[in-house]
Amino acid sequence: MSMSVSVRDLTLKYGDTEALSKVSFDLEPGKIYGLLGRNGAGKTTLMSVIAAFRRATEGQVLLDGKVGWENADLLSRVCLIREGGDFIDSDKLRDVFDVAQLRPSWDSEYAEKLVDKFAVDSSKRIDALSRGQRSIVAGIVGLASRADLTMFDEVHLGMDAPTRYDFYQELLADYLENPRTIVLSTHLIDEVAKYLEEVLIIHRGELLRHDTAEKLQTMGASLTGPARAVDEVTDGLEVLASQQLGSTKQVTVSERLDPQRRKQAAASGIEMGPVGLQDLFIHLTRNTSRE
Ligand SMILES: Nc1ncnc2c1ncn2[C@@H]1O[C@H](COP(=O)(O)OP(=O)(O)OP(=O)(O)O)[C@@H](O)[C@H]1O
Repeated sequence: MSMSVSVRDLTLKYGDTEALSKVSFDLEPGKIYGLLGRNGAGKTTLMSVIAAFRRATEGQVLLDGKVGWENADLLSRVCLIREGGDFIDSDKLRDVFDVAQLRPSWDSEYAEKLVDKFAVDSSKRIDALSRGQRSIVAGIVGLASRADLTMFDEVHLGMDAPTRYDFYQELLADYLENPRTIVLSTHLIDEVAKYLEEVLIIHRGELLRHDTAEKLQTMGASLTGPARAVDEVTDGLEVLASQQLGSTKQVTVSERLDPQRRKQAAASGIEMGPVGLQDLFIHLTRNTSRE
């Protein structure tokens, strides 16, 4: 099973800080979503409100059409894994699993399989694990919870590159066998882009974009060539970034070129290329960090 999420005009204030401002979107059940945003954009806050760790200041979150706040049955189907896993330092793996198995969908057999696969030392206390090992335990709890809505908030932190690769492969394989709604928040955009079906970009507490990963990956264009010709071809388009070296100009625009502009660009000796999700994200959110 999986779960739908409807976020409506969600505002969350920490005192005077408005971390989320009237955010609205819908997540369909059974998809993998990427939640992107710069430091302080509001990602953790958003997931915390969806999981009812925090109460919205205004607006609402509906899980399968119902208010999640104080609805224990509904919330038992939601799993938010935050950085470091929110574990008790003195606990060992068994204690962590004892708590995790309170969730009805918990799969102990699968959890044990993952412990073997990721070679977790179950004899150690949580505070004796390295940062990466702790993240692996958090990842295992998230996967084996098999919650209808599973959200990973930068679960990769501290994991080395091969472990991250194995983790995302495992996530994908298990998701295909046990479809559920998954939200991945990460700064390693290029690394996870191929696993995402849809992407939400949060910027300064507001929803900047929500689109399919495919559309975002292919929506922009990068043009490099003689400055005048580049200016002519990109006239009227939204320019995300521009730099010039001598008479050569490189411009990034936010949409794909139509066939006529492509033809004109090719005839003018302009090189064209895709922008890619990470570069698009950088351009869309550049120079406007929250702090
Ligand atoms: N407990 C808190 N008290 C006060 N302000 C907070 C608190 N938690 C977060 N904030 C503020 O809310 C805003 C959003 O923070 P949040 O942690 O949601 O961002 P984020 O997108 O997860 O950032 P990062 O990528 O750096 O983890 C920031 O301005 C942050 O300083």
